[in-house]
Amino acid sequence: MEQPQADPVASEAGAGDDADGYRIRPLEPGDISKGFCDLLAQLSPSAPLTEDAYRTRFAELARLGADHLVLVAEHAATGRLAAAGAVLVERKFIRRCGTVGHVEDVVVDAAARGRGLGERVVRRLVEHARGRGCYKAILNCAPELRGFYAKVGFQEKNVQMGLYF
Ligand SMILES: CC(=O)SCCNC(=O)CCNC(=O)[C@H](O)C(C)(C)COP(=O)(O)OP(=O)(O)OC[C@H]1O[C@@H](n2cnc3c(N)ncnc32)[C@H](O)[C@@H]1OP(=O)(O)O
Repeated sequence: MEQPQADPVASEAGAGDDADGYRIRPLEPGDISKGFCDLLAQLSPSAPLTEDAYRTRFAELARLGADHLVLVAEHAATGRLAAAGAVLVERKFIRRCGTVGHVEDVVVDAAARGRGLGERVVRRLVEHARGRGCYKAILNCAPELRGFYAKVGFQEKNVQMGLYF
């Protein structure tokens, strides 16, 4: 009988960890109904995504395979998502065609903060970047989050520049 194939992204991301009743796993197509938009709204207020828009973007990102990973933390008891974060693997020419992990959009639901969930998600994203051979992981954050990211080993380097359209 044919065996189900392991999802390489899920296994690299260490899906299945359920310490504290939260399971950190890759984003799934059905997560729009588990509070994913509510989480994103805590990062940047915006109109909720339609299901079509979510599924279209999900499919686009899925085509990038392990070069774009969105992790979520699902609360086992309620099935709701309590945290999310993403890492994008950039393929460079410099550094002998090296790769860099960009950590983005880390958020923990306001009701679940202060329990180590944010740190666990960021550690998983960093592990994923390391596992993809990245020589560094980088991110932009507000000055007051220096201490949070320092817990995972990030150090302040350079300045962030932005040009918004
Ligand atoms: C790259 C980006 O995405 S930047 C955007 C980051 N996201 C946001 O700002 C959205 C709103 N904020 C949040 O979602 C959350 O507050 C987060 C993600 C910043 C932190 O998530 P939490 O789950 O509450 O953090 P967690 O409990 O894992 O904290 C881990 C450690 O960092 C510390 N920490 C948490 N927040 C901060 C902070 N703002 N400053 C200093 N230390 C902090 C905690 O005290 C804890 O330390 P301890 O182990 O010594 O007790």
